[in-house]
Amino acid sequence: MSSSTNKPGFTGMVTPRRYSTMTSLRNVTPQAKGNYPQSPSLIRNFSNPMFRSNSTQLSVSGSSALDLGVSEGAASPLGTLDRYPRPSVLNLQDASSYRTESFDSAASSFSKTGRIPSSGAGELPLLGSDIITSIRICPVDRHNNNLWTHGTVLNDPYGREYIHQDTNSNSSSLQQEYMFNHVFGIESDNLNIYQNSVASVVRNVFSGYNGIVFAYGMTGTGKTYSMQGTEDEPGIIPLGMRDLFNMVESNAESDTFQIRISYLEIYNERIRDLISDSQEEPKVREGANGEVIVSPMARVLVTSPEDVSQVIEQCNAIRKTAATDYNTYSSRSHAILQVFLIRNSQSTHTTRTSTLSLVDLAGSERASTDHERRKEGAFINKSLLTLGTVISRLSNSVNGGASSNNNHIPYRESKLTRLLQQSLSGQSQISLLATISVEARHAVETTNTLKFAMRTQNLPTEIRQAEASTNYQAEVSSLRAALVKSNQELEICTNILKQFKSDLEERDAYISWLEAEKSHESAISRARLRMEELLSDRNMEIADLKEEINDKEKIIYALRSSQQRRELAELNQSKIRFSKFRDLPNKYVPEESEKENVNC
Ligand SMILES: Nc1ncnc2c1ncn2[C@@H]1O[C@H](COP(=O)(O)OP(=O)(O)OP(=O)(O)O)[C@@H](O)[C@H]1O
Repeated sequence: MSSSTNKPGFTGMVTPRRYSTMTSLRNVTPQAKGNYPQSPSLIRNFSNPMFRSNSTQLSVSGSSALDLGVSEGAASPLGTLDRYPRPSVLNLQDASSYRTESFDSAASSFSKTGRIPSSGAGELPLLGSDIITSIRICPVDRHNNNLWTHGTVLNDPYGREYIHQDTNSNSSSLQQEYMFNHVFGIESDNLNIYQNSVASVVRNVFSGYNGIVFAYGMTGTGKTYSMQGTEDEPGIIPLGMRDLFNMVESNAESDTFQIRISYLEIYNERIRDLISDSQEEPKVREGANGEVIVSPMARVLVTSPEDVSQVIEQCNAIRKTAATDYNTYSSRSHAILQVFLIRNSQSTHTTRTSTLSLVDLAGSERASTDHERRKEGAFINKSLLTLGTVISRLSNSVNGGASSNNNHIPYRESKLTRLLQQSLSGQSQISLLATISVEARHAVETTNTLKFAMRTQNLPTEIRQAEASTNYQAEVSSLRAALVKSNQELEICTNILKQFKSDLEERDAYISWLEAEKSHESAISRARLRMEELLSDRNMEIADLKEEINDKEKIIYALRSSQQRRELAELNQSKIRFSKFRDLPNKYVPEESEKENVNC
C-alpha cells in the first residue's frame, strides 16, 4: 500500500469508524459530574502528607481471571517515581507552577518554535522522565450510582498524583495508594494528555532516542480513543505526527529526514502486516546487535501527518474489531504503529534511525459468552499476562528483589513481549497511558491496571541515543562532488599555471632579448669608442703626414727652385757658350734674380 497513491482530499485527523456513536458520552456537562473523579489539580486541597508514606496492604486473597501477572512478587511500594524530576525544596504555592514548568513547558517549548537546537545528528540530553506513567479515567454514564466508591484521586505539594483505592469483597480487602506522573480526570482531553505525557517522547525521538507510548487498560476504557482520537479531538498518534513533522520541517535546513511507518496487529498470537498485501506472516528474529527485527514488514514513506492518517485509516478498516459485552467496537488485536525517523546529518555524514512505537493494546476482559470472543479473549489475556510477568520480573530485577527462579524474563512467551522486548528492557523512553474505569463493578480490573502501571515505573532504563552509522553513500557522493570540484579547481589552477609559465617564458625571452640588445649596444658603443680612438689616431697621423708633406713640399719647392736655378744657370752658361760661338757681340748678361738662384 502506498501512501502517495489514491490520496483523498485532506481529512485532517484519523477518524475511526467506531467513534461515530460516542457523542453522548462526550457531552457530559461539568455541572452534572457528581462524584466523577477530576484531575488532582482540581482537588488540590485533598493533599495530605499521609499519602507520601507507603500505604499498608491490609489483606489480599483469591485471584481473578484478570490478575494479569501484576500480583507476582511483593506488592509494589508507593512512591517509586525516583526518576520524576522534583525540586529539593518546594512550598505549596510553588507546587502547581512546578508541575507546569517541569513537564508542560519542557514538552511544549519546542512546539512554540518547532526548532530543536541541533548539534549535527544531535547529542541532546533526554527530555523528561525515562518512564512516564499516566492514568486516564474513562468518563462513564453519570446516572450510574456506583461510581468511584472504591477510589479517590489525590495529589501532593510535589505535584505527584495519586489514586487511593479501597476495595472490599467477600474474600479480600485492600487499601492501596498508587502514585503516578499524571492522573487525568474525566475533564482531560487528548491534547492535554498528549502535551503532558507524550510530547517529550516525540521530541526525544526527534533527538535520536527511541520511544514507546502504549495504552493499557480494561476493554472499553478509552485506549483507542486516546491513541487515535476523533476528528474533533485528535488523539496521541495524530498529535504526535503533527509535532514530529513540524520539528522535521523546522530543522530541514541542517539535516535531511525521512519518515517511514509500519503498522501491524497481533491477533490470536499471529502477526499481521496491516500495510502490505502479502499473505506471508511476518516473523520475529533477533538482529546482530540484539535488536528485534520483524520481517517481512512494509515500511511506507510518509511526507505529512495526513499521509500517516490516511495509511492508518485504511489499515484500521481491516483491523480485527468486534462487539463485546463492554465495547461495541472492541479491538480484538494489539496494534503497533512504528514510526521510523531516519535523519541524515549533512555535516557528519551519519544516519541515525530512531523509532517511535505507538501501541494500542487490546483490552483485558472477562470471559465472554460468545465462543469466538472467548477464544480471542484468551489470547489477549494470555499475552497481557505475559506482558505483566515480563514487566514484573524486570522491575523486580531492578529493585534487586528477583529470586533465582524468577530471573528468567519470558519475552518469548508471547509475540507482544517479543516485539516490545527492546523497549521494555530499557532502551526506549516509555510513556504508559493506563485507562481505568471507576465503576465499582470494575474495581478488580482497575486495581490490576493500577498495579500494572506501578510496576512499569520500575522498569530498567538505559536509554541511549540510537547509534549513528556513517552514511557511506552520502559520504561517497559528497567526496565525489568534492573530487569533481577539486578537479575543476585543479584544472583552473593548471591553466593559470600554464599561463604563468608562458608569461614567464615570454618575460625571460624579453629579458634575454633586452640583455642581448644591451650587450649589443655596449659593443657598439665600445666599437664607436674604438673607432673614435682610431679616428683621432688617424687624424693625428694625417696631421703629421700633412706636416711631413708640407716639409716635403718645401723641400721639393726648394729643390725645384734650386733645380730651376741650376737649369737657369746652365741655360745662361749655355747662352754664353752659344754667344761665344756667334761672335760674341750680343753677350748675354743675366738679370739680378737669375744671379741669386745661381748662387744658391
Ligand atoms: N475520554 C473519553 N471521552 C469520550 N468518549 C470516550 C472516552 N474514552 C472512551 N470513550 C468512548 O468509549 C468507548 C470505548 O472506547 P475505546 O474503544 O477507545 O476503548 P478501548 O479501551 O480501546 O476498548 P477495547 O480494548 O475494547 O478496544 C468508545 O465509544 C469511545 O468513544
